[in-house]
Amino acid sequence: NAANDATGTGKGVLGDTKTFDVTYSGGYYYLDGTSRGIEIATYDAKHVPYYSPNLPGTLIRSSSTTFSDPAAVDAHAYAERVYDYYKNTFGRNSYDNKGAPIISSVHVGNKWNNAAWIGTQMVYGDGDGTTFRTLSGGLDVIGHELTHAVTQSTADLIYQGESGALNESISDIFGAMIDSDDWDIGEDVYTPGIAGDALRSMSDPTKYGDPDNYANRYTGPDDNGGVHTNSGINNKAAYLMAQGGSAYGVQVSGIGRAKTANIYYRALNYYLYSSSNFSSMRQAAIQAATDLYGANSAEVNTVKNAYSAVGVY
Ligand SMILES: CCC(=O)Oc1c(C)cccc1C(=O)O
Ligand SMILES: [Ca+2]
Ligand SMILES: [Zn+2]
Repeated sequence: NAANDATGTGKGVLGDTKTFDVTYSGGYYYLDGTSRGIEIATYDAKHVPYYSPNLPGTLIRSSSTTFSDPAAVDAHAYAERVYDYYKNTFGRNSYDNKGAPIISSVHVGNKWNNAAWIGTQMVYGDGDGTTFRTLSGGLDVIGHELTHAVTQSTADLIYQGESGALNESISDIFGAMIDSDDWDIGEDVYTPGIAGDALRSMSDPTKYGDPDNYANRYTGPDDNGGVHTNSGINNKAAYLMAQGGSAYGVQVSGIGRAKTANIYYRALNYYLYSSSNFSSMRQAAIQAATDLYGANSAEVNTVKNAYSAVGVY
C-alpha cells in the first residue's frame, strides 16, 4: 500500500543514475512498485534458462534505497517507462489493458544473447559481452518485449511468416516510439565494442541485411520464416510514414511519430488479426488512418504511399 511505497535509485547498464518505485518491508527495499496502481516487479533469475519452472526467480531487494545491479535497475526503470508510454499515450492500463502485473527477470541463462516475452513475463539475458551487453540496458528492447505482450493481448499475430514479421515489426515500431530519439533498434546494447551500429535499422533495414521492399522478402524457413528479417519491410513503411522520404521512386510526406503511433495502435486493436499478412497490414493502416483523420486526409494518402514505397499493395 502507499505507506510502504518508496523511491529507489541506482546506476543503469550505461552508468546513468535513475530512480524508480520500490516497496519497503521488514528491513528491505524490494524492486516491486505499486504506485502506478499496478505491480511492476523485477527478479533475479540467477542464470536459470528462459524455460525454467524456477522463473521469475528471486525478487530483488536491497537493505537501502540504492540498488547496485545495473541490469535490474534498467529492467525495472524501463518497464515503468513503457507502462507510462502506453497509459499516457493511449490510456492503456498495462499490456492487457486490465492492469496485469509487469514481471521481469534479469540474468536469465548464461551469457544469453536474447531478450523475450515468454507469454507471462519478460526475460533478459546478460549477453556474452561481444554480441550484446546485458539486454535490459536498451529502452527500445524493453519497449519491444512488452509490445509483444500487447500484441498477444490484441491481434495476437501468429509468430511465423508474414504475420510473424508484422508481430516483430509492431514491437520494433513501438520500441522506437518509446526510445524516441532514433530509428535504430538495440543500439544501446548491441556490440558494446563497436560504436554506431545496431541490431536493426528502421530507417534503412538494408544496413543490416534486412529487406526494405516486399519484392526482396526472405521466403526460406529460418527464424520462423524470417520474422526478424522481413520485419524490415513494415519497419521501413512506418519510418517513411512518420519521417517522410522516398523509396523505389515513391515519394512519401511524413506525418510525424505521434500520428504514426496512433495509426498502428488503432490497427493493432481493431483491424489486425492473427493471420494478417502484409497486404492486410496495408488495409488495416489505411482503415485506421481513415477512422482517425478522414478518408481523403493527407494522413491516409501518406499511408498508401508508404506501403506502395515498400512494394506492399
Ligand atoms: C529488440 C529486442 C529483440 O529483438 O529481442 C530479441 C533478441 C535480442 C533475440 C531474439 C529474439 C528477440 C525478440 O524479442 O524478438
Ligand atoms: Ca533505439
Ligand atoms: Zn521480438
